[in-house]
Amino acid sequence: MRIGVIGGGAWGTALAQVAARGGEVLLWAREEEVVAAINDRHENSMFLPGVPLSPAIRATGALDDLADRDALLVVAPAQHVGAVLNLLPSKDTPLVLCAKGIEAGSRRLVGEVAQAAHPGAPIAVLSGPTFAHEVAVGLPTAVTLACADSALQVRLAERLASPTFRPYASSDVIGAEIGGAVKNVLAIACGVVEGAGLGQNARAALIARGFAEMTRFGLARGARAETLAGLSGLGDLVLTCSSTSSRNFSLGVGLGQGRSATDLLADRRTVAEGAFTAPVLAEAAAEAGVDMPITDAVCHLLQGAPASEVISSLLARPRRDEA
Ligand SMILES: NC(=O)c1ccc[n+]([C@@H]2O[C@H](COP(=O)([O-])OP(=O)(O)OC[C@H]3O[C@@H](n4cnc5c(N)ncnc54)[C@H](O)[C@@H]3O)[C@@H](O)[C@H]2O)c1
Ligand SMILES: O=P(O)(O)OC[C@H](O)CO
Repeated sequence: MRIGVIGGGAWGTALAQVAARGGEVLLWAREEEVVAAINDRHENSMFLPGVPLSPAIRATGALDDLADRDALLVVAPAQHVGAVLNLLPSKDTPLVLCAKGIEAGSRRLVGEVAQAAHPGAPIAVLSGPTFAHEVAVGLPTAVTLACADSALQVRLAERLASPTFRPYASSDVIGAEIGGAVKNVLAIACGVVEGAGLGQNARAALIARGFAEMTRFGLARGARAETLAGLSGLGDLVLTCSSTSSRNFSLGVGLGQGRSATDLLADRRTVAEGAFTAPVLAEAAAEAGVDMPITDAVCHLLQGAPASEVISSLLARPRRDEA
């Protein structure tokens, strides 16, 4: 299986490294400097500095070069997936979606965006607790690889698996997507807890109540509960709510310390998907009649409300049943 990767950020590069264990890989990057650095020095100094890359990875700046690929890992940020897929010449190549987010405006999951751009292409979702720098250096990692076509799921898993990269099979594409999109918003909230110095109890409470939010929203959108409780849901939620290696968590830390979202997001080269997903997730939840108070709180913080005020109103909500 000839693998192509769309997106030369940290995660696209790490996934190219994973795929290069099983054969040559072609990676499309938007930035000329990234293409040159990968081809000349086997390093992505812009987005994944300090990690020596496999010589089996070639980079290109031309999407047309991906025409001969048997499968494409789509790793552009969620807000740009539609635009990039619309520029791809081949429209029926299997797409493995690796971005985590919901498209602003349309409120579509990345899978729905991909299906609209390439109606004939089989779709899979790869998601889970996966910091790119750990995956790229070969630290043990497990992911959900979801696809409605079980034969394609097996082929993709065989091509990508290695002793340190372990895909688990699922047919719940929507569930795998929702876990990854929602956990980014909750990771911002957990960062706020850290930044405001609210303590470990509060963080554990936020993870548990955040998971309840993720589950309510996921079930309303047709996800399966066991997928949300798996690697792509709870697994990734725990990872990103525990470490400043998470861009979303770090953004939350800054908000909790009283800095403004505008300042924190200005001039950022890397993506904190939760900042884009939060408002559209809140809209989608309201439309579906799903209560998501932590998501709403993150939206208020991103709009500039003071952290102390937002935290107080979250804690002052009427008590309710846990279930
Ligand atoms: N970094 C990780 O550890 C990690 C792990 C799992 C999933 N993800 C997800 O992967 C996706 C990509 O994140 P990343 O960490 O690789 O990115 P990154 O933050 O390392 O780099 C930013 C990326 O955005 C791209 N970009 C910026 N503007 C663009 C535009 N207009 N059109 C197309 N692309 C544009 C850049 O070319 C670059 O590839 C996100 O959805 C993220 O949530 C990241
Ligand atoms: O750095 P973050 O917050 O985008 O998280 C990266 C991955 O999604 C972790 O699984």
